[in-house]
Amino acid sequence: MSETKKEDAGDTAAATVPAQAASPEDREVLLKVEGLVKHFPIKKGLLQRQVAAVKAVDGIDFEVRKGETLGVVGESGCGKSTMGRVITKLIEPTAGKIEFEGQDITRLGTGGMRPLRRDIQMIFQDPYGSLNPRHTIGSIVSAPFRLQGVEPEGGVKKEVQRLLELVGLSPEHFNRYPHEFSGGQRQRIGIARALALKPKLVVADEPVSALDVSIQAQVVNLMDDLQSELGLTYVIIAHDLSVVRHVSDRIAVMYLGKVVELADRTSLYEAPMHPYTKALMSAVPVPDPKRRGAKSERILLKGDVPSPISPPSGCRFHTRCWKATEICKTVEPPLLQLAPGRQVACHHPENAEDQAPGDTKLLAVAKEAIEVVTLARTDADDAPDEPAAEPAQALVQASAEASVEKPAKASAEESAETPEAAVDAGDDSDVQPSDDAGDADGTDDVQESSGS
Ligand SMILES: Nc1ncnc2c1ncn2[C@@H]1O[C@H](COP(=O)(O)OP(=O)(O)OP(=O)(O)O)[C@@H](O)[C@H]1O
Repeated sequence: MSETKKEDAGDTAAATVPAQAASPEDREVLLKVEGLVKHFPIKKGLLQRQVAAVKAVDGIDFEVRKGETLGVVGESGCGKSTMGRVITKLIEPTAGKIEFEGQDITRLGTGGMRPLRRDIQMIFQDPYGSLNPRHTIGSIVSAPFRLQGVEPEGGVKKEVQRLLELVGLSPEHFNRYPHEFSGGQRQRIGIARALALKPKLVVADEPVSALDVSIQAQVVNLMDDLQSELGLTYVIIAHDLSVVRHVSDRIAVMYLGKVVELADRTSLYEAPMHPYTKALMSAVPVPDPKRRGAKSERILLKGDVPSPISPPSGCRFHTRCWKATEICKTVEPPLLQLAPGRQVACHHPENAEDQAPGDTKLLAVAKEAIEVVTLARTDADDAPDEPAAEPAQALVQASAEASVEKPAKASAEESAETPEAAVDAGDDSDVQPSDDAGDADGTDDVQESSGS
């Protein structure tokens, strides 16, 4: 989270980033992921033969530089959490390579990972399930020291109390139990535990989605301040696009186990290149109060997200894309750099040169792929008389040029009555992923692996 972000958000925290003052591209690479794959086998029968696999992460590449925040977004089930668990080595990858500070950690076992556990920590979504209710806060936050056999200067208790203060809690909370704390306070405890060993990389999986909106801002600001103070590098997984926009330097957009676009946050929000990103971004609320009452349009993706067990051929998004042509169905687009610092996996990107200009005949599915919803003004008097938002205009124009029927428009009332439409468009306020057992497991893994 850079200084720029703080300015953008009007954040009052006066933190600076001395260690990471260089431009993001000049910073050293901390984490590098190449061709990362995680398939969960599906077994059947007496012999438990593998009959298929859930392709949760299916070949992704990215880098995270020191001091930056990489946001990871995408619809529920696209593999974000799995990716987070694999890069922190809570689960083993099926294939691919993970490098941390230049060291290949892909095949390191528990013993090999032990020294690195200090450097790579995870913050979990569920502040209730991730803290052992039978342990005191002191015991929870000091667990990493015990497990790693580390004796901090001044003693464990003093250091834990310092950490509690660092995350905005009182040192007197040392002897209390998790049930005595609110969700926001519990998340602070989880953050204190993650920071105990002064990690270099913190992977936060939906760190604020289980919290009230007012508390979300506090926790996001806390993470922001801690990054500046401690020079942390974050990978923040979230499906709330407003949160991701606030916290990230760069953003990776995932769809069905693949990264489809990777760009700095300003370019991504202002001129998305992948149609999927464009649809997601059209659902982000406009923070400018002057434009609050203005007309806006949303691109609603129709149809369900396909199963990760047998993802669509070619481009995985082609079954829901209004630009899909034959090549999209048959050839998987590689993740290419289409502009400085921007990688996109699309044959027919927006805001960039067409990668397959000869292939113009739209697939039948493209004509039905989206719905453009115009949201009515809420305050006509204050609102400037603006034209409709650019994405939908461009879409309609593109559709007209390609002799496609203009997508049907629905009223705001209609859209509000269609919950799946909001989900499809990435309106995350309506989508709260349930905390699966994996979260609890993951936490235990961290505690165990920290010390094992
Ligand atoms: N342990 C597992 N065994 C089998 N399938 C799994 C397992 N963990 C995740 N999956 C499947 O992998 C896919 C990706 O799941 P994942 O939790 O990584 O997605 P996500 O993008 O983080 O979703 P959400 O935002 O809902 O948390 C899903 O289809 C999920 O059902």
